[in-house]
Amino acid sequence: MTAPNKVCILGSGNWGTTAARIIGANVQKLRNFDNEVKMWVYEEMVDGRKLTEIINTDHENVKYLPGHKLPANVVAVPDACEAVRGATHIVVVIPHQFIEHLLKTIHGSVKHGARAISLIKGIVIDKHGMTTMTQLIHRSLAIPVSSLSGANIANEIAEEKYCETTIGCAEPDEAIVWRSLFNTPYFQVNCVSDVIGVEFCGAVKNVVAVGAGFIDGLGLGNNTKAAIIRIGTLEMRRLAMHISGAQIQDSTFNESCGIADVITTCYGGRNRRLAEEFVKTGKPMAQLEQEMLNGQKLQGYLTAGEVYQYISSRGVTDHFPLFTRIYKICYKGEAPQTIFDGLNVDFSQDRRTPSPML
Ligand SMILES: NC(=O)c1ccc[n+]([C@@H]2O[C@H](COP(=O)([O-])OP(=O)(O)OC[C@H]3O[C@@H](n4cnc5c(N)ncnc54)[C@H](O)[C@@H]3O)[C@@H](O)[C@H]2O)c1
Ligand SMILES: O=P(O)(O)OC[C@H](O)CO
Repeated sequence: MTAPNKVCILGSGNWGTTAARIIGANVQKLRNFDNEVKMWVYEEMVDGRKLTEIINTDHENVKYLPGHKLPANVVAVPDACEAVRGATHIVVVIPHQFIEHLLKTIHGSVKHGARAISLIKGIVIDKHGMTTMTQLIHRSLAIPVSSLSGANIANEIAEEKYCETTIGCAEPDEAIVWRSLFNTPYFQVNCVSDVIGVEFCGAVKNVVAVGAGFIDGLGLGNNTKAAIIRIGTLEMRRLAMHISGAQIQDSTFNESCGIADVITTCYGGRNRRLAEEFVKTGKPMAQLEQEMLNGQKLQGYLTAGEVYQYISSRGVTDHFPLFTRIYKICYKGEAPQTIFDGLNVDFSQDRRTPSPML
């Protein structure tokens, strides 16, 4: 008897491959899921061989997750349409700068009745204002879309070090199915109904990570970084209130996707690391990305630009001094030391008063 459900994974970077390891192992225990998991790989040559061929032969993504074997039921596919065809559950996990092109490509190949989950941390600014990845995917494919985000540095998860994550899913029955695909003893999933809140936190924390990296680059200490984390978190919450109609819940900030991700990203993430180098070397972020990440992609400096585009178009940059400084340091050649300018904003009147714990 054929299983009713089939997963595909769109993306095979550092996090995409880590997610494939988890899902590939989990479907083997789920009787309602087909054993095979197709993973779309943006094809490239690695040491004279196609990356898809390496993954399917050696069961390792040697470029984006070296040192960790994939289950043999994860099959790398270079054609996104082929990967998605027949899938009932679509996991989207690519850098956010490539999502619109991918959606155009797969539009028309998605099975009727399929659903998706976005693991992407990023936003786009378009005619709708600030658009999240689940909104973008839903508008393009007209299917239900959930989100997954958390304090989740992929390499640590691939090493099976205990952590938590948050799934945002509007339908409780669907949330149970998504949880069954991702949950493991070392990757603990908590589900909430706030789809947009979960992904919003994951995207905007990357801007705070850039600020934290600037502090490290300036050689300042833990207290200074804690101040940037505190103000950054307040600006995240304030921005959440500005996104009208989204109804982001304040409690979402207490989940792994909220404060926990802000902490991990400001200490261990790629955005933090390259922002530190930006200050130390004076090289542009895009150049550092090319020189230091071996094909992996940064989201933080792009999101800083997108957030600034949004707040400046609404004339509210004064309400977001940290996000404004981070943008100007990244893009306008302003000195990293100016990060502290104007940070004495009063957040006490914000409608959702932050909890004293934060
Ligand atoms: N790596 C992490 O620790 C981590 C953790 C949680 C969430 N995320 C988020 O997951 C998303 C994916 O990140 P990642 O870490 O898996 O990727 P990555 O940065 O490791 O790798 C970049 C990926 O983009 C692909 N790519 C390059 N050019 C492309 C193009 N033109 N079109 C499509 N794909 C192209 C590459 O083949 C590669 O798979 C991002 O939004 C990221 O913020 C990452
Ligand atoms: O390495 P970064 O900066 O892309 O962050 C990775 C994850 O988002 C941390 O949760």
